[in-house]
Amino acid sequence: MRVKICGLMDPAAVAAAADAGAAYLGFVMFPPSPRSLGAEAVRALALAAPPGVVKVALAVDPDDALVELLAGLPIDMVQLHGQEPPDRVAAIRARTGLPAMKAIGVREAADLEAVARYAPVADQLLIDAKPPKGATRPGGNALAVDWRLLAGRRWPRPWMLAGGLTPENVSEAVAVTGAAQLDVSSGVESAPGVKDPDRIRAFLAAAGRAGAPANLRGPAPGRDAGDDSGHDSGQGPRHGHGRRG
Ligand SMILES: O=C(O)c1ccccc1N[C@@H]1O[C@H](COP(=O)(O)O)[C@@H](O)[C@H]1O
Repeated sequence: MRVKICGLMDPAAVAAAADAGAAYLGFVMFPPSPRSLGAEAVRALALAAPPGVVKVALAVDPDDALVELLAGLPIDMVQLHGQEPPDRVAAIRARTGLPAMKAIGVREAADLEAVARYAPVADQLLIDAKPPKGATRPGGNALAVDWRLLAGRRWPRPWMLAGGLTPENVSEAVAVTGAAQLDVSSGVESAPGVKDPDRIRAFLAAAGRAGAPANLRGPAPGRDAGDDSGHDSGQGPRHGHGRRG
């Protein structure tokens, strides 16, 4: 099981996520979000992250100026969480030299038709809930996808389940969807933008148990389950700052 902790805003949260076994660390670059960071803050946090963890910058319909900034950051992947059409995803991927993870908002089965459109241009797909009406951001809304829509699907690219995941529901989410990669933001916070180290550890532990083969799973929660931390196709960090050669 590989987990991305997104919306990290300070070194303590980065350390908590990395120490608990996160495979990916996410930094939001979208000013309307309470989790948004500027390029220099992303640079500092990415450089503070331990080696071996994939550093992801999240942007929403980035303009060319932001794409230039992304290209100069010490990150390993870009997450595109807006309405970027496939040719724009391809252009951003080419300009930055970084793997691209394209978010696809899903409310109903027909929304999954986008998977076929983005698979040729994206290195990974991220399945998130569509935002509620009037939302100020397209993600990070603590809203879950109808997991049953994802059950039993074959995926043309590595994919990540996002949207409304928490330490409490992650086990069911994995059981229903079969996800091997998970992305969480709101569910490990005490307030928007404020990561809670205990919830980060609880999420990683629960995700690790959910992803383990049944005969290796620990005791069921509520019996004697501690909170021990469980612990790449564009998944692993590249040498240096993660550029494609
Ligand atoms: O986190 C944000 O503020 C955000 C802003 C704009 C686009 C995406 C954002 N977050 C991503 O949304 C999903 C789900 O988050 P949550 O766990 O439901 O809060 C996840 O991929 C975040 O990376």
